[in-house]
Amino acid sequence: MAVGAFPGSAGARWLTVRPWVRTPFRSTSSASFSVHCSPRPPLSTSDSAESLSSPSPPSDCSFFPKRGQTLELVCESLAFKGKGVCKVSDSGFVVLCDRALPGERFLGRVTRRKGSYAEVTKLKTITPHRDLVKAPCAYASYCGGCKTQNLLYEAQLMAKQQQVNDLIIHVGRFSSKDYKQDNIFKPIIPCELQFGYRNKMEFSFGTRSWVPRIVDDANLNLMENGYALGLHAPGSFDKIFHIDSCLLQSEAANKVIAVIQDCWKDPNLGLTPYDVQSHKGFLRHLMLRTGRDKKTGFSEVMVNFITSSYKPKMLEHLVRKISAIPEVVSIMNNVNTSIGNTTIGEEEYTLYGKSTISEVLRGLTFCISANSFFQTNSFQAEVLYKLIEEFCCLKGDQSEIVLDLFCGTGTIGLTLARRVRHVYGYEVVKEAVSDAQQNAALNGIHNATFVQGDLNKIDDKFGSNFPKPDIVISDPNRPGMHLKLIQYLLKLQASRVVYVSCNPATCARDLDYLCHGLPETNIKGCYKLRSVQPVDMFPHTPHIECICVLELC
Ligand SMILES: C[S@@+](CC[C@H](N)C(=O)[O-])C[C@H]1O[C@@H](n2cnc3c(N)ncnc32)[C@H](O)[C@@H]1O
Repeated sequence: MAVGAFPGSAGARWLTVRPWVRTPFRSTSSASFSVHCSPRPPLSTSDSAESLSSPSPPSDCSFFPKRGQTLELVCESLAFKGKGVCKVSDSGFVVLCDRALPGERFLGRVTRRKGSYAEVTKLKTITPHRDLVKAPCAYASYCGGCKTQNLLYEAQLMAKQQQVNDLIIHVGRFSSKDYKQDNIFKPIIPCELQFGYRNKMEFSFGTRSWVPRIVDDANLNLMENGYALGLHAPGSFDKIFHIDSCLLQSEAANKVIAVIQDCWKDPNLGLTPYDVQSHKGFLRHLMLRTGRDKKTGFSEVMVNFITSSYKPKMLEHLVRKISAIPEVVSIMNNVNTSIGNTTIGEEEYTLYGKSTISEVLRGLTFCISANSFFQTNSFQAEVLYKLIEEFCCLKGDQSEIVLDLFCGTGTIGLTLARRVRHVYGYEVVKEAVSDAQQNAALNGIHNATFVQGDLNKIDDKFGSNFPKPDIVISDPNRPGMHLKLIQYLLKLQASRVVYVSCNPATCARDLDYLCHGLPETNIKGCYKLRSVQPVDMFPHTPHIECICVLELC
């Protein structure tokens, strides 16, 4: 295996802006807004996920609400980030509201005008949404993590499915008729584990405890003095709301947080939370990761304290208490002395046990260190990876070359390696590449090469140091693929592309380029979209994962 920079990257002239085509239709529900599909407007400097998923104004709309105005609205569907899409009656003007759910009638106050649409804050529910269920979590009404816990899970799935289909059709410019006939849209795969599925959670310590209070059905913020360990108040970096447990993480991780909450504020310990404004204080974040012991199958937990300095004695009492929990096999300390709020320290120390935990996926063992990227829902990652393998349609005779773009710690490529000739993985994070190599060695895989480099900065020589792949897997993060990479794929013409996406808006845009090309820049598309398979990796949250299969025309 080799690590290196991308070939031909030196001295290359990169695009300084992302020349994405700005697609005019931004809706996630064809029922909600008028649809404009052509002609396409000129190239824009950037296209955020939000702009791709945001509504265009109805062309005949003369209604524009004022900031502070109160509107009576009915939520029709869910859009980007799980925001409810509503139309102002008579005018059809589109309004987005956080935490409004389909069927809900409510009063909302306009907080933001964004030209073509407005955003409102919910003041009062007049009639509740369809498919109302009682949210099991005490923090569900204000925690930014789970926004749809009080929506029946089947309805959550339908809303996600609808968003994917609408984005593929409208942003991706695929005709719904053709694709329905070809049975392109596959039904979303539910996650059997609807709670306790997250294998990684990050909490923060803070000097200002935030307590939400319901007054007249409006969420008002009541600030309290005092230390807190928990999650950030929505939209805030310095206000933390206390939590005793999180239903999305493992039971073992909840035991850890309970033990820490029980003692960290004891004045005798002298522990202080970090203040993001004054930059004073010691405890910054707490990261909990849960893996699985390969032999026993039991949970193993890593506790990672992110502190502003290295003072292990200060943590001794907590370490003693936490290490008594049988599932805890690793206690780490990342030291971040910078004012940046990251959980990745400049230095890392092992305070107890080992420095990594393991997880088993598709029969392979993966070592996870405190800062490694790893799929956050291991249970559903198993389902996702099995589907990816099926969609690759491998011959299984070890003749094929697989290119694994945005490979992270190499998990997808490694799960395919035994059935192919060679896997080439590309990834920007150096540590992830090194983890990928270790994971290959750990599993006795010798036909995988992982290369570190920035896929947003490739040049014409990219691809010259590996054979032409038969199958390309692309699993970018939320912004999707850079146009340079799309141009490379269109030139490469691999017979099959499996596009794994955590953002259906940018995925739809990239599929549009790969299938229909970019006439404005004379780039021709050469792929046919064969299937779109949404997979629910994150119940109760707005996040949507989907796998799209493209075949060379
Ligand atoms: C959604 S994750 C997928 C990781 C992996 N395929 C998996 O299933 O675990 C996206 C990965 O792309 C990497 N990445 C983001 N931007 C990149 C870039 N410009 N060039 C190369 N890799 C990038 C991230 O570090 C991350 O590991």
